[in-house]
Amino acid sequence: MKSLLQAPTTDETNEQSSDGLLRLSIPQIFVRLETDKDGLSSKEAAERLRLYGPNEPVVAGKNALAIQFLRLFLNPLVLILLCASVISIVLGDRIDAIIIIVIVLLSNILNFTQTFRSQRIVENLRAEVAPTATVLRDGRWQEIRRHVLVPGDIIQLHAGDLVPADARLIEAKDLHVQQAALTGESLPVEKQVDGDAAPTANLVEIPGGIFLGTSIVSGSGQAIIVATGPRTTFGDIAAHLVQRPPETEFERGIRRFGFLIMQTVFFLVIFIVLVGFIGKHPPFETLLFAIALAVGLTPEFLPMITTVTLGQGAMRMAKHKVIVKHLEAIQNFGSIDVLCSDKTGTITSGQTHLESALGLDQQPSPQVFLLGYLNSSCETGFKSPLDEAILSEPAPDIQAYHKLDEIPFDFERRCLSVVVQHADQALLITKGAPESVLELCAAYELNGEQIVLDRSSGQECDIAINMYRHLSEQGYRTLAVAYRALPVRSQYTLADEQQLTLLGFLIFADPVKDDVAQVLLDLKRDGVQVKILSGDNELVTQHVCEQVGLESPRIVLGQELEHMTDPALAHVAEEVNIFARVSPAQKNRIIYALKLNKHVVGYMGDGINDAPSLHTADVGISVASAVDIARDAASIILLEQSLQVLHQGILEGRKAFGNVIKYLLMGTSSNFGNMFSMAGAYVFLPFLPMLATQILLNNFLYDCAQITIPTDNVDDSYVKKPQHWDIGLIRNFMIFIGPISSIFDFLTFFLMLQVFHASAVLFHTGWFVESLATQTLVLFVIRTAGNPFRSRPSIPLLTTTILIVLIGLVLPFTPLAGPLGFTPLPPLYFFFLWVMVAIYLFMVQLVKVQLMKRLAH
Ligand SMILES: Nc1ncnc2c1ncn2[C@@H]1O[C@H](COP(=O)(O)OP(=O)(O)OP(=O)(O)O)[C@@H](O)[C@H]1O
Ligand SMILES: [Mg+2]
Repeated sequence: MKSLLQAPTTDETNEQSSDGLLRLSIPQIFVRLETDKDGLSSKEAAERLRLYGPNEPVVAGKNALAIQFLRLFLNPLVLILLCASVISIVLGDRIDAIIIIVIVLLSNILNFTQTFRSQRIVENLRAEVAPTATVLRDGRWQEIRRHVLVPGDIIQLHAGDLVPADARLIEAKDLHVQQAALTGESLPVEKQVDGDAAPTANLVEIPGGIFLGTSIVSGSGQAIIVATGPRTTFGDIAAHLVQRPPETEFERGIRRFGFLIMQTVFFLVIFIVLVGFIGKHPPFETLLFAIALAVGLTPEFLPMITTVTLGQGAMRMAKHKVIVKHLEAIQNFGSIDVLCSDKTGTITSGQTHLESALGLDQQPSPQVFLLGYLNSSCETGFKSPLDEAILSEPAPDIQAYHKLDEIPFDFERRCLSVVVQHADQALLITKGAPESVLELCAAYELNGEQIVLDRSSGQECDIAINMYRHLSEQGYRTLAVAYRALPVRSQYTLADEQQLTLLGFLIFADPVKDDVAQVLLDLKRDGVQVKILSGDNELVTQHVCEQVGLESPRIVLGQELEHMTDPALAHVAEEVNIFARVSPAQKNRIIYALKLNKHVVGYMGDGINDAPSLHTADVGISVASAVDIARDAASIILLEQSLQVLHQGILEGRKAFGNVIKYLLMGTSSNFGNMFSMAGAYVFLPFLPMLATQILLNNFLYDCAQITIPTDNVDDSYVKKPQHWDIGLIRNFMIFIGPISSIFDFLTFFLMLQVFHASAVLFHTGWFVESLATQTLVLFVIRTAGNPFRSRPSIPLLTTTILIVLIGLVLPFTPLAGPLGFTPLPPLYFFFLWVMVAIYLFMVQLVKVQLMKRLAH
């Protein structure tokens, strides 16, 4: 076997498998490992990265951008338009064709660049919070981005980490891996190093194989990467896992809305073609007119406006130190009406410190501290803030002890044990939640004496229970410390974790954050109810909640939830605001129950125990310092763990939501009305109400005026309550506001024919200017639920809207008028125009206020 000190080349060391993928086989990696304990050199790693590609499930093609752009032309309407232009050119009508092509091109370029910019922004933000891996390179452990990992890299793994690629263990300490997502097995599996497994063995078949898409629940280890990116065993599934969550209510709404419009467009086209056929209009002209109307009706900028609005929302949130991983999360963020959170680090500072270590005589006990310290320093699982608090104290002398084994922490047992050897004896040291540890104790130690508990007669250790209850009521977090002497062995199991002797308590203080009480009030005022789901005991939780003014009719414990049916829980979850001693699975159940009650639920947490709930909630919120699993499951990451930024973020979410809705309301009311009057006029007029090119231009200018909607201000009254997708509102706008615009279109229609005795060209021009002005200016009315004079639009929105109306007014007087089919308008026209625009806006305002009133009821 040859050494892999050189980067492998395709023809030398890799085999092309039947599926055409390049596989680096395990034996080669082994040789590599034996020859070099310093990890890869950066040079070699770079070389391999070039060879194997980045460690990403699906590699975006080189031409992805070009494809994204070209896809915009795949819209059937656009295709027909382009075909029609080609036909026009053949028929000798160059000017029309050129106009159409220019408009289609401009529109798509605008669409593409805007979308692209927003996507870039989000990608950059996401990169800021992307998970890293601890890798041995150039003989040094370093944190690097996961996508630059290559086969042959040696990585370190700890509890809470996501496995970044397929790897084989070379060192493992009580390493438990959760691989439910890949194998369906819900319990964590222990993984071991298997030096003696056949070197050619398939990774799946050996106990030392760990895979992309799984996560470390407890323990720690080192592994060598054997496959990255698309070559990983479960790459497909893993890619699926990291994909964005299922469709949100908002996305579904938008999709249905699009469908509704498509149907309308379809019938409209059929209608026009029929009328054209019966009225013996020239067929080609009729077709072009119908298609132009269809294009006018389609909100083709909707995806772009959504992306840009959300992108801008994401950027504003980033200024408040809130990072959005998926754009879609923003709408949900604004809709949250129940926010569940765990306690440590959100309500409390999370900077826990050890107040004291007490024996059962309530006096400071160096012995309790020593055992607590041994326990924390020997455990290799996830270091909780409690462990960190213990370890930050001056170390006691622990040289005489060395570690034999450990039984890692889990959130159901709520305790953890380590076994150390002292002289020729083994000592099992357990620390954990007092209720859990007390159940494992058969004796307690008081003033150096062991007192045996008679468990058979149900005797409880009252002295300890009273002590920890008293401490909890004062808001101290307590961990019980117990021990047991055992013979020296190489392995210990859960079965050894019994018959313990209780020694005392470790007392921690975790002060409440300063601003929490105020933020809770603000959240409540803005329609968000806060609930605390804590794994801590009820007394501490209650104390903390009292301090911040969070009220609850009662506190529900995890035990109680165990016997509760789902409907009962749905009821309880509604009224209770504080849950204590809940396990990760129970947290998850509560979130489900709230979702069933039609709440939009946010969940905020940072621990391994929070990951399932972060997934289940409509919006998972985590913090930059959280464990990988939690950060990965969350769609929103707070760079500061503060409820203040969270509140800001929710308001930003509502703003973004509000701006997208504005675009929709505009599309369904003014634009819809316009296109319909156009179709109606077609029935009565001997000529086309407007040329196809003019409709396209009108629509394009109208769209341009809307591009700045994402920058717009949103009324305070709108931001003050959670916003939900409301199809009723959109429908009502379509039914009641749309026709108002038609009234004024027909008024123009009448004026042009009766007052100005207009020719076709003058008619077109008059209608073009009127429809552009009404359709665009109505934005000032629709953008607010209240009085337009009291709600200030953003400067960019004001500028583009006025500019577009001006362009419309000036166009007929420019040299472009000829090619576009316009002619200068008589001065009297402008008098009528302004009167009509004013009355139109006034009427829309009246109807809108009525609609909003009805909605409020
Ligand atoms: N490192 C540890 N060693 C022993 N016991 C621990 C450790 N970490 C946590 N526990 C016990 O498990 C309980 C639940 O853990 P934890 O407090 O992290 O849950 P949580 O649901 O995240 O609660 P919180 O709302 O306080 O964040 C703790 O109250 C404590 O009793
Ligand atoms: Mg926690």
